[in-house]
Amino acid sequence: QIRGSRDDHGVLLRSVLIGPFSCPAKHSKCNDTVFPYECMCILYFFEKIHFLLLTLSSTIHPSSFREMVECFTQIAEDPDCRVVVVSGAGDVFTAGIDLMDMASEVLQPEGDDMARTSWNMRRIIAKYQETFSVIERCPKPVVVAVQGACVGGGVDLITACDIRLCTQDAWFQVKEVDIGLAADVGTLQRLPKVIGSRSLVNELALTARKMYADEAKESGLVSRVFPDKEAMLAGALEMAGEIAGRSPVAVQGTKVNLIYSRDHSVAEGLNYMATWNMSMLQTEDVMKSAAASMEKKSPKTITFSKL
Ligand SMILES: CCC/C=C/C=C/C(=O)SCCNC(=O)CCNC(=O)[C@H](O)C(C)(C)COP(=O)(O)OP(=O)(O)OC[C@H]1O[C@@H](n2cnc3c(N)ncnc32)[C@H](O)[C@@H]1OP(=O)(O)O
Repeated sequence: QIRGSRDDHGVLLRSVLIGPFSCPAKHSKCNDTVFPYECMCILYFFEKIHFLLLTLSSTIHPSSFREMVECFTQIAEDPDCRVVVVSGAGDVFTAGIDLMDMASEVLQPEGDDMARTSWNMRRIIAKYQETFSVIERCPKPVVVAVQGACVGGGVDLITACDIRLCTQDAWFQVKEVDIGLAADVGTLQRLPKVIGSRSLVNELALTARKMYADEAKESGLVSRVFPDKEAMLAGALEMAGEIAGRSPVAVQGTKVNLIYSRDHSVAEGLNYMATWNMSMLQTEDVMKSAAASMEKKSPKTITFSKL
């Protein structure tokens, strides 16, 4: 159980971990015994479509950092999972790093002298960076659904996801300058690739001002805004179903190549794509999908082999 829930809905802000995470969202099919994480629960949908709903606690703990890596490493290798939806458990998506934990783990690296202390600090930061890089490296698309506040580490998290949705009451804050540090686990590297305006990125990161849902949509941070959390989750799960119903060879190849292209020149991207598809085009999924298209059937009617 987790102590410190703020209200009946299980909003978890000042949290103390004393055991496995009991999902505050209370999904009817919750199966948190499969992955006994402390900071997230997992709900599998095993029907025609294969995707996974991850529900996170509302602050980011040292265990969240470790568990995200474990969880996404498993997801990447799990042929039953084709898409992931990440959501928050309470009224806020996340309040960012747990400031109580931060004081102990992050700000007090061990070491006999400055070199060793710095070395250890670097390792801690690199470990924390891995938490969100592992989402980006996972070949399965990740849809993230944000309600209420998305603060600090939350922005690091969502910029590593592939599709961002939010509710009308959502707001986003690159909060790190307010707590005396330059954001160091992904926001400064990924947000400029997500939002077209460099000036807006600079403004958000340097002033820590809140950006609300309408501006997030206008700037390209999110692609859709929903009236409330319920509608957003329904939209996210429907979208996950659309993706999961398509060829996993096509879907995962698309994610991997989109990310590669983002970080390389057009010529390099095309070269990588040709090498990728010289093997991936040799899949039965192409013939199956093309035949369904000729017959005006949805790709969702096809049974694709696991990948
Ligand atoms: C190498 C390190 C890499 C990682 C870096 C990450 C950096 C960051 O994430 S920076 C951002 C840190 N987070 C914050 O500064 C959060 C600030 N909190 C808020 O803005 C608000 O609490 C929030 C908008 C999330 C919710 O507001 P609301 O009015 O609904 O609730 P509050 O009354 O403010 O809070 C309720 C209790 O929760 C405690 N709390 C809030 N945030 C945190 C947090 N991040 N860590 C620990 N505790 C938190 C807050 O103090 C209240 O506690 P209590 O007074 O005991 O009720």
